[in-house]
Amino acid sequence: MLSSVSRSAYICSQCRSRLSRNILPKLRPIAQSPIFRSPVSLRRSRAFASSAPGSQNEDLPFRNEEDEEVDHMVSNLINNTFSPWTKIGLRPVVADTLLRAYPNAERPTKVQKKLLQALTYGYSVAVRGLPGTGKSFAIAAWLLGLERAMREVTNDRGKKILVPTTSALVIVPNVDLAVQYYCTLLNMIAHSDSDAVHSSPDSFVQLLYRKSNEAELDQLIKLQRFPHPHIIIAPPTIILDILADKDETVRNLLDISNLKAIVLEEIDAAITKLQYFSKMKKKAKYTQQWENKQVPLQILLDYIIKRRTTDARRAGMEPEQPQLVFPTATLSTAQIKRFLIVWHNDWLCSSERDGSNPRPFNLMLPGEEWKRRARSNSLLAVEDPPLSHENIIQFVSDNLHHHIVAYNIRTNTIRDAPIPKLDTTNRQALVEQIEALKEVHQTDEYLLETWHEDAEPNKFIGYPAEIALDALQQLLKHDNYPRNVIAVLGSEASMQTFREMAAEVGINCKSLLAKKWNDAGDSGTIPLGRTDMLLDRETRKEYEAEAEGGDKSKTTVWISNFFFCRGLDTPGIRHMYILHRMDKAREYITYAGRIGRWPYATHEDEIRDPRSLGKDRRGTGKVVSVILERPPGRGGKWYDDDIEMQKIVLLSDGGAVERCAWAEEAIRLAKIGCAVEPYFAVKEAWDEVVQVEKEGKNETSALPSGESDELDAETPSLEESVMAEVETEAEAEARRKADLPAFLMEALGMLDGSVKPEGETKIHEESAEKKNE
Ligand SMILES: Nc1ncnc2c1ncn2[C@@H]1O[C@H](COP(=O)(O)OP(=O)(O)OP(=O)(O)O)[C@@H](O)[C@H]1O
Repeated sequence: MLSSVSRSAYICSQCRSRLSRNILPKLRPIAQSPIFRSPVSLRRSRAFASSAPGSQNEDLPFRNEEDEEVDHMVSNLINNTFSPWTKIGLRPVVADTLLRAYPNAERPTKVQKKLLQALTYGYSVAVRGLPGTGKSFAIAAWLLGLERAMREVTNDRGKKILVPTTSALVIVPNVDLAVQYYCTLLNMIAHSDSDAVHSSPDSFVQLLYRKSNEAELDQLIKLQRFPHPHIIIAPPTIILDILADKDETVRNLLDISNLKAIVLEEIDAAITKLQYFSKMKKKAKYTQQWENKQVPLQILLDYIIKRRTTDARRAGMEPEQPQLVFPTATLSTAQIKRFLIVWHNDWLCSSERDGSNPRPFNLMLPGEEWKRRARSNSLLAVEDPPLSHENIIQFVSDNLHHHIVAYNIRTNTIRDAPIPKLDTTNRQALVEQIEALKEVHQTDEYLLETWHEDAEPNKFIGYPAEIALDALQQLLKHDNYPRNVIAVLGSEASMQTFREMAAEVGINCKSLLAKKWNDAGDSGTIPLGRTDMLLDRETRKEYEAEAEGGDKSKTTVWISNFFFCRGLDTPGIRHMYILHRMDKAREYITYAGRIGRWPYATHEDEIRDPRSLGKDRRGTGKVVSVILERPPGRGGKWYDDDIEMQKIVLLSDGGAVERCAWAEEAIRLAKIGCAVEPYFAVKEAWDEVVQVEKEGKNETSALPSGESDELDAETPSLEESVMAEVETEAEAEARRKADLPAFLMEALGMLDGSVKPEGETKIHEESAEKKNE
């Protein structure tokens, strides 16, 4: 109550006249200082309240300019003083609504501060922040306050009039993330103090996704009843379905020509798929099938941009650039820019058509110069924490523990994997350690016999369900049956088979879907998308008690895979078991980002929050990666007859191949700042394991030579190579100065290492150049 009073900008008429007589002249110079000036777009915008059906704005009584100035100034002063959200650009009405809907989100996180300022000033933004730091949340709030787009229509009397239309499209990679986004927005709308807004949420936001015919029909009917809502959230496929419909009335249900903003959530999903296509293309036998294969997101964006350009030219105008927003937890912002330059230069009609990195946003309050230059076709980079060349940046929260265990497929036992201890803070030190490892193993080649490109299908299928289940049972027992656990399987593994087999041994498995999670009922889980509730003391106590676990019958194992779990905000879960083999650090970031979630993802930020009273309140999380191994000799039931299995099971003979494989696992985590800790062993015993590993240095055996000098066994991708080509002078200089082998810098800095497949790179460079012209 008190807080809402302190935020109110209401002034009685007596005070108003006193203000304009005595105080206004003194306030004018202060109010004109940049800190109190709200962005132009902010003052102009009328989306949230005024475009609501039944909005009464035109009926407001006439007020003189001085009155307006007093109102504006006082509300600015109050809001800038009291609400940290308005200070960084949210419209006061949205900031108030946000706080009513999410009372614990009192203070924006670091990345939210930078992101909202950049967006409010009209820039397109590539934003990379630690998982769970509220990127999507901030974007959702910004979209609500975005000025409503208008389109011209001819009314019954043949007159041209402007009517509100769709202003923003949020493209998400999977349905669950769409549902989560939608719920966040609905929750904010439900807390609006405008009756017009919360009584008609469908006029503001609608969710579209592929489902049964009836469900899709319902979505279309809603779209017809509440045409062109302010925001549409959808995976790209359903939008393409509608736009490609034979029936014009269906096609017209969407208006993509007047969009002011397009949010591409988890663009990394699309880029990862592109890399996969390119990988398949390189394999001779697949070439035809994968030639010119594109992901739906590319097709959709290409179409939107072309259609807007054609429409604008037809009307004799220059096409307007919508603000593009690329939130990601795993790609660097430079990679996003490279993706745009190489593949989709027309998405962002930038005047900066060189290969330079996006301009960093430094959180300085923008002055006149910023405003003048603010344009949606400039891509700003928001990086938190910023990437640096000296130190290794941690890509996941620092309240997580990382473990790698080896599951012996013959004895069905699990042990701590004997991985080398690597430096996870200093880039130079890590590179030196890797170099030393290479020397020890006498190889430049970290692509291993045990895990190479031919094993690709197995990566997707994952481990046999029996093995994955047995490993899961052992991990659950060791962790004392936590209340909620996420277990990820290979992306093509049958979740249903796994669930059924788990039920037979008394383990309750559910698919990690937004709907099921939120229906969890008596398992006491916090609704998806409500990490902010963890900050509430009572909720937190409850959640901590639950996390203790101890009762197998109360444990729920939420099963998912890389595709489905990305972007999901799964508060209250602290255990993640990875039951398939990974080949990208990016996968690891996505997985680790689902657990131990807290908006202030670093120790430093958490203790800085006044509510922490100098303590770190975050619960710790645990990520366990399971790798299959077998002793020399016959492999046993799971091995001998299965050629695919033979490709993914590590031979634990203590030889160089095995040691390289463990080193590779350690490097994948070290380069994203994660140190591996023992899972079973106590610290001292663990150090002994490490010592044994060091002593094994002398037993070297040569590995088969290969063409790649890749260090971390990540298969090179063509796009990454091309993107890596487009680099600034400054970047190149930094590399030279660092005096390190280029491939190492690549492996460490880019998350996904890459080497250049000669001829092909050139072709793509040429086509990129042509596009640039
Ligand atoms: N400033 C804040 N204070 C408290 N809670 C917040 C704040 N901002 C967001 N949250 C909550 O944090 C959770 C995570 O937000 P969100 O999903 O937007 O993070 P994200 O950075 O997009 O995560 P990911 O990278 O995993 O997609 C949400 O439950 C949201 O309600």
